[in-house]
Amino acid sequence: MATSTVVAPLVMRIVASSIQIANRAGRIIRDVLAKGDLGIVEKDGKDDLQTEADRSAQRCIVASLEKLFPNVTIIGEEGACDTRVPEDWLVSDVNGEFLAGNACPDALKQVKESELVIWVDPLDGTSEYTQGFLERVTVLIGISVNDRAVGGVIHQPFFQTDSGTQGRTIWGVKGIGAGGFIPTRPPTDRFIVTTTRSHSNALVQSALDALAPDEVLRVGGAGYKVLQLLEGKAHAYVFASAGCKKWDTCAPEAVLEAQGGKLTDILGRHYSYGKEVSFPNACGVLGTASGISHEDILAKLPDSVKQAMNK
Ligand SMILES: Nc1ncnc2c1ncn2[C@@H]1O[C@H](COP(=O)(O)O)[C@@H](O)[C@H]1OP(=O)(O)O
Ligand SMILES: [Mg+2]
Ligand SMILES: [Mg+2]
Ligand SMILES: [Mg+2]
Repeated sequence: MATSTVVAPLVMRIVASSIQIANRAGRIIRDVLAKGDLGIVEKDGKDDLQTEADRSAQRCIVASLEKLFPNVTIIGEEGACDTRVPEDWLVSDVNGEFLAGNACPDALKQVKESELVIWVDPLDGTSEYTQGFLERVTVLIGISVNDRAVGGVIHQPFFQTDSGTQGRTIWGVKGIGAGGFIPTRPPTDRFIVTTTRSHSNALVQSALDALAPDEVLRVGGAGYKVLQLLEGKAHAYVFASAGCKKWDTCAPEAVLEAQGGKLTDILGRHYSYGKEVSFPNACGVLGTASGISHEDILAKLPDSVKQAMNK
């Protein structure tokens, strides 16, 4: 394993480390819940919470990544944090299975640290976490190269595996594909849209009305909604509102697009993930599963919604 670490290109090493780091952060998130004191703080009102798990998971992730990749820009949702962490929060190993099983695409072989930004959402679905919708909680580590989301991991700390343990990690790299789950196409006889549970408004609803889905899955978390697309539970993720930020969509976009889907704003434009971008995804989110026409869904969204979201 040590040999492959030395020779693997930077992007591959970051993904291989991020798989291990996200697993460790997931354990911290479970431990905070088990202890029972969530330490909830309102960052910007009741719709924007932070818990001890958000804070500790971010410290674990940022401290580990900074030590391994000191010259890479890392931007975490919870802002500047104390990276003097307990020794057992510092993750230094890599996922050998990922490195051994996947070759770096040519387009990513020469990527330099200065071209890269890592976007960290230590706990996506904080509202779900505090209310007990635990399966919807994810840890998101997204990698952008020259502004574009190219790779990432989505870790689900509370996923129940067949062997009875908790947690799974899904990864994706553009040019390789995605792993850690069984890719599934959504049904062909009905149209299912997934959207926010806790951040809805009139514009979100008018976008949904225009698409006239057979079913709407209102579930929290950007990571979890993209999992619905990856696993064939929904055809599209539609959120015609601001509120999500770059750390919410970088990893999900990369994983979804690595598997053949697409994630853009509500006008069909990719977000930029360079180090200078503003954090809010002001123009909403439209994600489509592999095999579903993004353009067809875009065409069905009303001009009034697109104009309102065109900031
Ligand atoms: N108004 C908002 N304020 C803060 N975060 C938001 C807001 N809307 C969405 N988010 C973030 O985007 C994720 C997906 O949104 P939704 O569940 O509404 O679809 C949320 O879990 C939350 O991430 P986080 O939990 O990491 O703060
Ligand atoms: Mg948050
Ligand atoms: Mg989030
Ligand atoms: Mg978060």
